[in-house]
Amino acid sequence: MNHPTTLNNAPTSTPRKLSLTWLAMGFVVFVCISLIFIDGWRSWTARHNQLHETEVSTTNMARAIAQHADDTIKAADTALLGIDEQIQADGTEPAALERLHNLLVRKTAELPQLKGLFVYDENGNWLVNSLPSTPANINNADRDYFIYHRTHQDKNAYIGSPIRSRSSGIWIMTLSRRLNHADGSFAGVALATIDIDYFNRFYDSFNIGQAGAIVLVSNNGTMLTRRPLLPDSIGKNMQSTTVFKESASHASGTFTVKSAQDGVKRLNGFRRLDKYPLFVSAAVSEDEVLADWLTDTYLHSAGVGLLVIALGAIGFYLIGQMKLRLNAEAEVIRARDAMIVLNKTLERLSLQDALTELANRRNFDITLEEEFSRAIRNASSLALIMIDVDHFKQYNDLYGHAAGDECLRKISQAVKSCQNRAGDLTARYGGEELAVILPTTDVEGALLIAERIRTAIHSLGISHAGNEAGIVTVSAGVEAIIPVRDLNKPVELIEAADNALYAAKKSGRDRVCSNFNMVDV
Ligand SMILES: Nc1nc2c(ncn2[C@@H]2O[C@H](COP(=O)(O)OP(=O)(O)OP(=O)(O)O)[C@@H](O)[C@H]2O)c(=O)[nH]1
Repeated sequence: MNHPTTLNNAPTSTPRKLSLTWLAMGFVVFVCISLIFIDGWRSWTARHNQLHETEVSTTNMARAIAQHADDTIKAADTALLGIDEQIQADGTEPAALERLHNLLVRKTAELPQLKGLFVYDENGNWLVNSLPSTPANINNADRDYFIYHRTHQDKNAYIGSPIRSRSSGIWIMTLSRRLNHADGSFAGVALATIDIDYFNRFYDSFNIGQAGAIVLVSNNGTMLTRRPLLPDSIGKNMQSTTVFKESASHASGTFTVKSAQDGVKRLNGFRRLDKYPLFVSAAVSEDEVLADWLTDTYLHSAGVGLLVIALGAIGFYLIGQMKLRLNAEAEVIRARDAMIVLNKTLERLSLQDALTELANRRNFDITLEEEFSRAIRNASSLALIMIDVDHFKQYNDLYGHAAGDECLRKISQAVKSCQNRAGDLTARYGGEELAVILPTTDVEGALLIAERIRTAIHSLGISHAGNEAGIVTVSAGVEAIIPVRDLNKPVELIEAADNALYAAKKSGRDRVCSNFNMVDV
């Protein structure tokens, strides 16, 4: 039996709504965090690269400054070696000193770093120099370079502490060598004075920012010069500084340290001179180096922050809209589900008899029509049993209409319980008359079912004083047909079964009749 089509139940929407909403929220949060992370990572990398580039540049600066210092001192030292050679070859007679004076003047003019070249005898008296005129009664025996050479046998170059020139008053660096007599005894000192400003002019050519610094320091920790030059720079003891300690243990390198003096954190590149006991350091302020990076980072962070806020706001607004839409969708689905249930109920009610809960007449008519068509298509036998309660009018009269209703209900359930196949249909045909449609059943089969029904009603044993049997009984008419298209109609089957029922009634009730056969009880 086919029933009118019903709508499928839609799956509930709550999990989909939850998962979609969470997915969207997760996505928005993920995108925001990713943006922040990517920008943070970019910024950190840019900072790292900036510092690395600065390290390279301070290293290069230190190398250039060290090379400059080496070359500057080497040129002066070469002049001292020339003086020593000339004195040894020419002696210190007045004529020889005159020639030496000319040489010193020439050399001083050639080398811009030189302030002067001087030769002192073993007592510190001025023998000859590059000055236009020699100051009278000056003795340099008290200078540290003089004392050093007088007390040391070696003939190495000696770089003394920076001093103010007695002749010019400016800060100078002294480079000196010991002069010996032919017997190796101390004969005096050859001295070159180097203008410390010569170094500073070179250091000015480097871009070290406002808070950067360049220093030239002796290996014993004495500062020879500094850019920028502070009042106490020259001659300052650097032994406690990091740059001194670093250069004492490494020929070159870089380090970052916060200055104890001004609190500025600087990136330092340092290098020892190859030939002389000095080292140099070039330092730039970390704040200045990172100033552009910091501005860029602020701009980026502000941009990313605004983007994240906008993305978050728009994202959560859209999620809100999505939630509303999903809620509305869920409402529609709930309404549809309720409608489906209602429709099913209505459909069931429209096809069901209220009293007996059997299929009603409408359902019977629809089903008979369908099964009739199917039987035509399949050329199969379709059987119909019409059942009528015997003397039911009297039952009503004897026991009342309510008892009659109850009796009908019991009979209906008993008839229905005899139904074997899912395709069979038991219906209330009208009043106290029931009908059973039996698809793919011939008349013998239908007779057996009808007899089973009749027996089942007997088994109920419902008292009926107005019936011959003393209990409620039924009569049944059976008909079966293999219908032919355009030849047979469902109504023929009903009429034939009705005729058989009439025959059953007529022949004494409580029996099953067919148009071919009659079963007596
Ligand atoms: N209680 C009750 N009675 C019904 C219902 N439908 C029909 N009837 C009664 O069933 C009776 C049928 O009476 P009749 O058609 O004369 O037939 P009968 O009394 O059963 O006699 P036979 O069919 O000849 O055995 C009527 O009195 C109807 O009122 C119902 O739903 N409930």
